[in-house]
Amino acid sequence: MGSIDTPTITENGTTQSHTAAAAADGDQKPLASSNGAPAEMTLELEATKKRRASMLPLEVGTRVMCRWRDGKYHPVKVIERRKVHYGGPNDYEYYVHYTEFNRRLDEWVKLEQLDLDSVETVVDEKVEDKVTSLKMTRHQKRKIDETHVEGHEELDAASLREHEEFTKVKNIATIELGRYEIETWYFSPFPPEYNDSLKLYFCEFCLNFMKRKEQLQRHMRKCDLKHPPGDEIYRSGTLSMFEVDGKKNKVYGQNLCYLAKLFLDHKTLYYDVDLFLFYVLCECDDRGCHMVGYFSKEKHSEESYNLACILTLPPYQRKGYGKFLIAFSYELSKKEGKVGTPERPLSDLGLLSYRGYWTRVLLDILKKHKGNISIKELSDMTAIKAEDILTTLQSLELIQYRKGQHVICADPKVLDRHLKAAGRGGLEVDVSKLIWTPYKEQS
Ligand SMILES: CC(=O)SCCNC(=O)CCNC(=O)[C@H](O)C(C)(C)COP(=O)(O)OP(=O)(O)OC[C@H]1O[C@@H](n2cnc3c(N)ncnc32)[C@H](O)[C@@H]1OP(=O)(O)O
Repeated sequence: MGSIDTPTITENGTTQSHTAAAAADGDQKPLASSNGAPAEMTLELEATKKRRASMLPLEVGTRVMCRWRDGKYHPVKVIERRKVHYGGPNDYEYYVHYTEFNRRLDEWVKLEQLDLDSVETVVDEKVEDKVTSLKMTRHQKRKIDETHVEGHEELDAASLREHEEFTKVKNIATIELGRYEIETWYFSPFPPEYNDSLKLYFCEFCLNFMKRKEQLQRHMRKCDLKHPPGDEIYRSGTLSMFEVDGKKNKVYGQNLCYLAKLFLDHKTLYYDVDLFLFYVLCECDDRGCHMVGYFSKEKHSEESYNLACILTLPPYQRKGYGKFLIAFSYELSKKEGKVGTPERPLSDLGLLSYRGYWTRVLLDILKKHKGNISIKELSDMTAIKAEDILTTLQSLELIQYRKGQHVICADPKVLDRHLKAAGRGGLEVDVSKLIWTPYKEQS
């Protein structure tokens, strides 16, 4: 399967990020800024130079082509600009959104990366696009703490613009967590006092975050946690899963949400962590249990959500942990005797992971099963909600409408082809190692 680009992770703090500055080292297009015209410059060149200079600084909203880390030019929209320290009056850096790519690849670029000949003069602001992309379910909206409202559903264009204004530029560029330095993907609403820090230092165990490395070092000498707080409910080899009750471990839950939001775009930060359980997956060694990823789950969900947010930390992605977390969420649903579904909206990577999981689980059953099987039976066996089964099988064109009813058509060859395309199964959840009872409100 192809790869969706994601920002860079480095180990041991050595920065190898593909930043705009690094990419700018390569060959460059002729630019507007120069150190004076050579005598032999033709009139035509002179005119081009003047025309380009007259565009500067570029306005926010400008559409232009920008050289990306692959060395090729891609269309971008200028989201923000800032003056270059000690530069001339028109020397700016630009925060751009690559319109073909996900927002996680938005970045600051230097003027040298922009092809000024491609500047589009008409700037169109499609507010309705933004409204769609920021939509949340009504239920999500209800759950938001009123003091930190992020509901976009009924926002008018002006308020929406204000929201975008606030979240458009990543506030924290990198974080240090355990032995990794990780480039962040999105804005996260850290308390205001952290917003002037480009980098934050997280304690990998209690998830407290600090502005300076020395503060973290001091903290690490005192912090007595070596694993997430809460109960270890699963251990298999070096993998452990901890269940953390947001009500009993409020600060941990909030820290986890701040951290996770750096990698989740359309999820709202819930300050009311009391309502959630957090399932934190760790790789354990003699230094402690190092967080790999997590998912959160509402203690009570009216919409039968069995997972609210899921994250595999970037250094651990594409290793099968996402599939493990998804499978784990369904194992919990099976123990509860319920069907479940992930909370919407799903991100691009979330959708890919879920589609792959649903395809593999359902087609594995269909392959082995002899005789007829209904969607309801599939749902009972897998804890996957009937709607998700239907959409998965429909997207694979395995459902036909015959004699007034939907029939699953499972030609073994077709199943094999789809299974192959759905990729590897990932890390297995060994259910015999899961020691867990469903959440019950304590009076
Ligand atoms: C309900 C919600 O919370 S929706 C939001 C989902 N979360 C996010 O978007 C947060 C940021 N993303 C992530 O944390 C991760 O990408 C996750 C959790 C979605 C997936 O975690 P991972 O540990 O990378 O998943 P895993 O290794 O099991 O791979 C899952 C499959 O998804 C697909 N996939 C995942 N990442 C990519 C990628 N970058 N490019 C292409 N396919 C991908 C692949 O099919 C992959 O299987 P494969 O590696 O066998 O081809």
